[in-house]
Amino acid sequence: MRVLVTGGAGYIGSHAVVELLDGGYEVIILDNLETGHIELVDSRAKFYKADLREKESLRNVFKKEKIDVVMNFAAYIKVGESVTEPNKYYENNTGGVLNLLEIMKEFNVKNIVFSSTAAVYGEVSGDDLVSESFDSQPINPYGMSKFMAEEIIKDSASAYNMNYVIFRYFNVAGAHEKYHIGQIGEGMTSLIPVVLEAAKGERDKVEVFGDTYSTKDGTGVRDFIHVTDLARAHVMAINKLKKEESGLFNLGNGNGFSVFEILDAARRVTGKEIPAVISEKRPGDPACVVACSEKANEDLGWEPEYTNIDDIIKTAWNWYKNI
Ligand SMILES: NC(=O)c1ccc[n+]([C@@H]2O[C@H](COP(=O)([O-])OP(=O)(O)OC[C@H]3O[C@@H](n4cnc5c(N)ncnc54)[C@H](O)[C@@H]3O)[C@@H](O)[C@H]2O)c1
Ligand SMILES: O=c1ccn([C@@H]2O[C@H](COP(=O)(O)OP(=O)(O)O[C@H]3O[C@H](CO)[C@@H](O)[C@H](O)[C@H]3O)[C@@H](O)[C@H]2O)c(=O)[nH]1
Repeated sequence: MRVLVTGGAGYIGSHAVVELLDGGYEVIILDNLETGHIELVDSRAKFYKADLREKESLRNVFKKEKIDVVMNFAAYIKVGESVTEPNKYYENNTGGVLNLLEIMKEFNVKNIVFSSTAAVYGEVSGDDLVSESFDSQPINPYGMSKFMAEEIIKDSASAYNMNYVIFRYFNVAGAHEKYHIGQIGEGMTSLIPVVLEAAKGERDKVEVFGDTYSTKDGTGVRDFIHVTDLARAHVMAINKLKKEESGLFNLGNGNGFSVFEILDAARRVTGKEIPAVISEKRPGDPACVVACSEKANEDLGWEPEYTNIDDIIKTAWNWYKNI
């Protein structure tokens, strides 16, 4: 089978590409390289520099390649930027998906796997594990742009007889242990990259955004899922699509780690001191977001292999200390 991976030169897309290739799939990558990196592209895959927002450039790829499944990773991903530049997010993350679906319809391509996010849930109150049946009330344009894309995909699927698998990722972390791929990017603001930058000495301290949440130690709690575990789920999704079935699934570990726990784990893994200071809460940050991923387990047979936070951080450290 031939899989078109949009955003395959990015962090998560490049990990999905190598799992697909190792699984015997033919892979065609479409990426505009805006935040992606050509050095993350596996040489076994075919590469097209093209943009989701330009229908003609999409059409060109679909004309040249016979495609069975589309995996759409291409998007903008910065929550803060989405608040100050919302239209940029709606144009790319929602409009881009609409273009893709239009072209898929034109070329009779029936299967799509879509990268969504826990950000669609918005503020999660209480300590319950978040399941797919929770209300989706995004609190920023990034989450809303993804939620709208999900709805468009579902409508297209029922109107045009297509199949979809939508994955809502929780906090993605780590890097591949076999291939030299990982997260690259200036101004990374996610907790684990920030902590490892401090371990490397590239920043003098980590700011802990609030220690008065009603969590185990007062700091924010999140569910960290290894990027390779996510990538494997995408390969499993193809089996569901082959049966002409659709579904929406959370992908997380089901264990919550606080900011202090991540700092401690990173100190253990790196052997570095990693100075930290308490600062103001970051606006819009919920206290605790942890996934219930039972549905993906029962329906797809998926379960994470990286369940130990030290192991996850170790793979990230091996990557960051060498780039
Ligand atoms: N990183 C996370 O923690 C996280 C969490 C939840 C969901 N996601 C989702 O996972 C997907 C991949 O995220 P990532 O972390 O790998 O980001 P990334 O920025 O590393 O990858 C995105 C890729 O898409 C490409 N791209 C963006 N817009 C494009 C366009 N219009 N046309 C063609 N290519 C385009 C970029 O060049 C890049 O290679 C995104 O859809 C994101 O919303 C990420
Ligand atoms: O320098 C930092 C960075 C983060 N945090 C805290 O660490 C936790 C995790 O923050 P972060 O790594 O920024 O992740 P989230 O804000 O949970 O969002 C991530 O996870 C979402 C899915 O759950 C994705 O949609 C987002 O794109 C991605 O940034 C939160 O409690 C933050 O307040 C700090 O204390 N200091």
